[in-house]
Amino acid sequence: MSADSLRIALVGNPNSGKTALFNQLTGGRQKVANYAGVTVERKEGRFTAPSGRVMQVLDLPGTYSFDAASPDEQITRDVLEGNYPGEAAPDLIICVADATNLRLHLRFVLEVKRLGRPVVLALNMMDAARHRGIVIDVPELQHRLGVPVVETIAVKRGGVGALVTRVDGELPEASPALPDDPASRASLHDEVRALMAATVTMPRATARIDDALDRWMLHPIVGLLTLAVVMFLVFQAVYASGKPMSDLIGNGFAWLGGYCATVLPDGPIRDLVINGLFGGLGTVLGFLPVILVLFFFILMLEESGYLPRAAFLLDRLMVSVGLTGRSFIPLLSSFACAIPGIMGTRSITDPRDRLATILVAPLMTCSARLPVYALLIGAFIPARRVFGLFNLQGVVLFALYVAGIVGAMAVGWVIKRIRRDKSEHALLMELPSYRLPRVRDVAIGLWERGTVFLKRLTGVILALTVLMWCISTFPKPPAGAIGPAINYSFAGYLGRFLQHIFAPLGFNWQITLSLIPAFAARETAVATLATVYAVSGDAQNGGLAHALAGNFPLATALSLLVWFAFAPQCMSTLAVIRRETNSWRNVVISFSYMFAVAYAASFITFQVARLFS
Ligand SMILES: Nc1nc2c(ncn2[C@@H]2O[C@H](COP(=O)(O)OP(=O)(O)OP(=O)(O)O)[C@@H](O)[C@H]2O)c(=O)[nH]1
Ligand SMILES: [Mg+2]
Repeated sequence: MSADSLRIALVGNPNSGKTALFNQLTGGRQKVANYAGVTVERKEGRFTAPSGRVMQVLDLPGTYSFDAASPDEQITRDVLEGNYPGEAAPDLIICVADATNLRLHLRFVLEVKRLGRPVVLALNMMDAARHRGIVIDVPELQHRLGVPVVETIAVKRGGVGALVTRVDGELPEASPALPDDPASRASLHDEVRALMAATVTMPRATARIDDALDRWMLHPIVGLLTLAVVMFLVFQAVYASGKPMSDLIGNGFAWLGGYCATVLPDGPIRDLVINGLFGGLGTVLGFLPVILVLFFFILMLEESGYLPRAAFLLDRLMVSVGLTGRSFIPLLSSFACAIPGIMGTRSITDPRDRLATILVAPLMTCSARLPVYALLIGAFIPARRVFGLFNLQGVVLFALYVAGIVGAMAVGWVIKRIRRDKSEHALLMELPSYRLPRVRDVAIGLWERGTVFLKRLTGVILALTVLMWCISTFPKPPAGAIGPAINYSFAGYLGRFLQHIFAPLGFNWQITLSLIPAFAARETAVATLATVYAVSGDAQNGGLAHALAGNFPLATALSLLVWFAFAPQCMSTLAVIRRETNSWRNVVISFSYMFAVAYAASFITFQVARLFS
């Protein structure tokens, strides 16, 4: 340790507020959410203490205990003991415990203490504890533990002042390291009991509201019905509020494109700006509000503490299809993007459960698919009312999400048959208290989704869109050619060549072409269709949706929607599967089963829809 810098590691049970504390200390913006298992990777930040010392803070994944060893729990232990390659042991460990749930959290505090390193205990969520009438005798706790104890409120400005002061002071003395054997572990339970009895007074009616709500929310029938209704309403709301904003942006870009058309000189640059940038990128950008509205609702559910209840409700169902309740959170993250979802499976202890979850995670509808869905639904599904109440477009969108979920369950079931596994693991999960979502957390979450989207838009999507424009524009048609110029371009040939594979699904060559860049980034399918139809002069009046509706039948649109629900997901996802499972075999399995499922499902959809139209 050098005199002017200190390495601090934050540890604690999941959902104790480590990341919130980390953000408060370092001014960071890491994701916090009201359920366990949010942080799965190492995050580092720093701040300067009043004394001028620089504090390097490491936020670690939540850990229930050191004796169960899921991959991330092992990492945490290695980091704390200085056994993690390339990572020096921290000078100080801040153990974060949820003051409203000490019975659970103190056990881990004791485990950390036995590592024999300097520890400070942060009693977090003191606001909630006080609110519930829980009284903690801090001096007594500190005395009995032999570890400095500081109260914190990680979500309040200035709520960590006392902790900073303590950390900035003298380094606490380490307790003697104790051997980690089963006998000593068994005694932990009694130690916790004794500590609780001596230092914590619980009010008689703890969490009466929680209990009352949970009686309904966790009810096997009422609970599931509530869950279904909540999700259905979310999709209605996404359509009702996201769509008008999207249209506004879309019209804005159409206007800008039109304006540029009048001022730019004729030539390929003008073409690229109008067809590639405004037509392609502008169309994708228009879907940002839809994405943000959806995530607004997901974040509200996350923050309220409702989601772990949903995991709990679905546990039996998940186990019966070969997954576990623990798969729920990774699968839920996959609605944003399969990549964090797959990384989130590190919190699943059983390696086979983990692999099954990794294989089905890409079937969850990631946000990159939302522009494709929204475009096709907007073009082909009438904005009719169903039962005079619900918007048909919202119903179809909901159905697509459900299709992904049902697909995942079916695949999970098949995996379970293949591995002939009869083992069942009880789900041990902590249910956080219900609370009103905090504006700041929701805002950070939305900001994060928005920036991810914009970064993709100005990075990979932009590059692919320009590339697609180039191959749609060159080579130029020979003199005296008839028909649209794009038919003579490289894209025209490529699309028509590949179309042989996809013709049975009802895809024309333009759609087939758009599937290629979509493999790198889903949204680019929209940009490509916009570019291709703009280059061929079809999308000039009435916009892309109009051009699509004029160029292929409803059966094709439905088949394409189904394709996107199941098709092998993007390259980055496959790369993450390779990294997380360390096996190319899983990549091949994942790609081929999704291709087969998507092909079959689209084929059936197209053929059936054709019969009815
Ligand atoms: N009322 C209150 N809520 C808090 C406090 N600290 C954190 N929270 C909330 O508790 C929830 C969990 O916080 P996180 O920081 O994500 O917890 P974590 O320990 O990093 O969780 P994992 O990464 O899953 O291990 C979030 O909803 C926070 O807003 C606090 O001091 N008071
Ligand atoms: Mg965290």
